[in-house]
Parts: sequence; structure tokens; C-alpha cells
Amino acid sequence: MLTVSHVTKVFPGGKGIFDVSFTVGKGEVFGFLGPNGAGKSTTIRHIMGFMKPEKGYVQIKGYDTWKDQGKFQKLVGYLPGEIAFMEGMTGKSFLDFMSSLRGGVNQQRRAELIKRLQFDDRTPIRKMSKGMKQKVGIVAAFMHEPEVIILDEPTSGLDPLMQKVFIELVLEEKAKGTTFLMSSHSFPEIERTCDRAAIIKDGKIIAVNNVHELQAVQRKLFEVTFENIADRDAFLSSGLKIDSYQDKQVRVSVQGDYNRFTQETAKYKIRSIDVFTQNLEDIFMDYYDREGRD
Ligand SMILES: Nc1ncnc2c1ncn2[C@@H]1O[C@H](COP(=O)(O)OP(=O)(O)OP(=O)(O)O)[C@@H](O)[C@H]1O
Repeated sequence: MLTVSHVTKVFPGGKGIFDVSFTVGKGEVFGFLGPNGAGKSTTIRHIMGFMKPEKGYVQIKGYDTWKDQGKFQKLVGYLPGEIAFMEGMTGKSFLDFMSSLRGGVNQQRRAELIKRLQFDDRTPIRKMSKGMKQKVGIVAAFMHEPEVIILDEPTSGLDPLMQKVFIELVLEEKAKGTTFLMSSHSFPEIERTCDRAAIIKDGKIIAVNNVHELQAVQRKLFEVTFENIADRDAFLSSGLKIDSYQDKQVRVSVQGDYNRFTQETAKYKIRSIDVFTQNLEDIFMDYYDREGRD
């Protein structure tokens, strides 16, 4: 459904994207992960046909997105990293404008999206918070029921409740066969929705992985606070991988097998447990360490 083939763009100064290639199949939700400045938005602008690749090409459903501009727009929904709204518009007038560009949309669908994302489309856009603007952009990307939806950091600015609504929307569309590409710098966001993810760093794709495979190598750090020191000492000699400890608090690193951890902690009086998830960079470092060992 989407093919990115050897796309290269070098900006003056040497930054850019280099030989970026991946494919996304019909009905697949594909994550595009990377730290700030890695090249996610630049790749997405090429996918949308807004930038001419120096080398390579992008195809959506067989259309070359640079050469066949205009021909594939109805097929695609797009949420940019930062939306440019025209002066003086309300949410409603912006969505009307976008609907007319799409040749009309199902008004019921549009109203349902607004209701689920809970915002007042009569508000002038200049008075909207970042999160509200993001919601308007999400409605614009979804309302014409496109076959492919491209989202650049879709949950930025959304509160946790709205992130959940957004994830539900993606999963519903996925069930209908819609294809997604969404960028993010957060692994937890990607792992809830995506089947596969590409990781981009310094403009180069460093890996394309099955998300579930990454989940399996993801380490979690549990900070366990015991009621008493004797329990803590017994726990320290349990054979679990201890990261550090102080007073009645122990940090344990767990990878994959949570059963041993829960069985062991169940033996003691626990005051509290906090959990810390590895950041993206660490997950990939671990993945490559493991690959190196295999
Ligand atoms: N028009 C441009 N001219 C020069 N350099 C650019 C231009 N656009 C992007 N860059 C540079 O290219 C690199 C990739 O930028 P890009 O916006 O694609 O990153 P990103 O992964 O989307 O980052 P973020 O998560 O911060 O949005 C950055 O170093 C950026 O400064």
C-alpha cells in the first residue's frame, strides 16, 4: 500500500534523510520512531509528496507521490506535525474547507469524530490550546474515511484520556482495513497500536522490527518498597536481577518473564511498587546487544 524506496534528501549543512526504505502493507499500522531531529517529519513530507526526493521515490497505492500529486489525495488522510491554520478560522470553518478539498465528506462521520474527541468546533482556532488544535487536525485526517492515514506525532498535546480515545479510533479503523503510518518518539504509544515499527536515527533507518518482538526485549525497572529490612534482605538474595537498592527500596530489572518477579514479591510485605519503562534508545540498544549475542 505504501512503498518508500531509497529516499534521500540532504539539507544544506549535511542533515537530512539518507536511503530511507520501508513498506507498509494494507491494513497495517506502522510506527515511525526516532528521537527529535531524526528525520521523521522530513520522511513524512516526502511520503505526502510535499518534497522532491533527491534520490528514490514514494508510492501510495501505486501512485508516485511526487509525480502524481493531486491524484492520490482523496485516498490519504494526513495530520502534519504542526498544522497551518488560516487566520480567522473556527474549527468548523477549517473542517468545512478541508471537506470541500476532499470533494465532500460524510457529515455524520465528521460529527461523530468531533463528539468523541470532545471539542467545540465553533471556537476560533487562534483561541484553541495545542491539544484542541490537534483534535481538529485528527478529525480532518480521519473524516473522509481515507484508505491510508499518515500521522506526524498524533498524540502530542493530547491528555491521557484523549490519547486513549485516539488509540481506540486507530484500532477501529485498522479493523476496517485502513493503513496507517504514524510517527512518534514514544515507544509506549507505538506499542499500543502498531504491528511493525521503523526506527530512524540521524536520518537513517536503523531497524524495522515487529513491535511484539521489541516488547519482548523491553526491560522494566520495578522499584519495590518493603515494609521491613529483613524482607528486603531476603528479596535481595532471590536471584532476581537487582539494579540498585537503598534503605527499604530495591530496584529490580525485569525482562520478559514477569512471573518470577511477581512470585518472589508475593512472599513479602510490600509497601509500594513503582514501574519505570525503558526509553526508546535503551530498548534498541538492548535489542542490538541481544542480536550481537545471538
Ligand atoms: N528545511 C530544512 N532545512 C535545513 N535543515 C532541515 C530542514 N528541515 C529539517 N531539517 C533538519 O533535518 C533534520 C531532521 O528534521 P525532522 O524535522 O525531519 O526531524 P524529526 O524526526 O521530525 O524531529 P522532531 O521529533 O523534533 O519533530 C533535523 O536536524 C532538522 O534540523
